[in-house]
Amino acid sequence: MKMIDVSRRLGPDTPVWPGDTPYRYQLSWSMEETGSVNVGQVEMSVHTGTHVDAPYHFDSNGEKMIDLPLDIYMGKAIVLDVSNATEVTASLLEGFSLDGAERVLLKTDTWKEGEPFPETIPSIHPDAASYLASHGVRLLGVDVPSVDPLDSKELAAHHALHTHSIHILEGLNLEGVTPGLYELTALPLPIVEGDGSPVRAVLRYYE
Ligand SMILES: N[C@@H](CC(=O)c1ccccc1NC=O)C(=O)O
Ligand SMILES: [Zn+2]
Ligand SMILES: [Zn+2]
Repeated sequence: MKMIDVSRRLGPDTPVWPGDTPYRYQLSWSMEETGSVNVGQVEMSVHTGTHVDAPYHFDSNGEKMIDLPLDIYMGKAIVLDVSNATEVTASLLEGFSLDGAERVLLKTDTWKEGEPFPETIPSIHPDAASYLASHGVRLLGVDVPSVDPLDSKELAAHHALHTHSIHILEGLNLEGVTPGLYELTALPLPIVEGDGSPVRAVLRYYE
């Protein structure tokens, strides 16, 4: 089985949502200080890089990271090329076969690793949520920082996806990934209070 890492790197240059906590790693103790080990600490927004949203992110009564079943984040996924779209609607998605995949990953190719935080992104029209749900989809992944326009306050796509029990994976790095069927693993951390979590996302496939 072959494996593709579709995660973004976490480092001092990782772009974050404007005004949000920058990513920072530092040593709490160094080898010199302890005589035995380096011990690091991380400070970051959970919406940095490749991450999942918990419903609590956009609904104060919503489930937190610890409440979410892990099987959503593992299993058959289809990568769709939507690189021509400024908005992903139900009618656009009708043009694709989902091949029974419960996970759909949208490749917009608009935000490459190493580029700064985008100014604008293609977004998901709320009508895509009911369309995907009617095809049995439980997870929607995107290669941009949000499923809604960056200036959206109502977060219509986040809410529509949640209404249809579709979980959200954001900030994938799908550069160079050929559209098609894969086995996705993108497990979040069991952050008890979490409104989201960074993930290590990989796609596996047979040649
Ligand atoms: N919805 C975005 C994040 C988001 O909206 C956000 C993230 C950090 C700081 C502020 C944010 N939104 C503010 O209106 C996401 O899910 O990653
Ligand atoms: Zn997020
Ligand atoms: Zn989000």
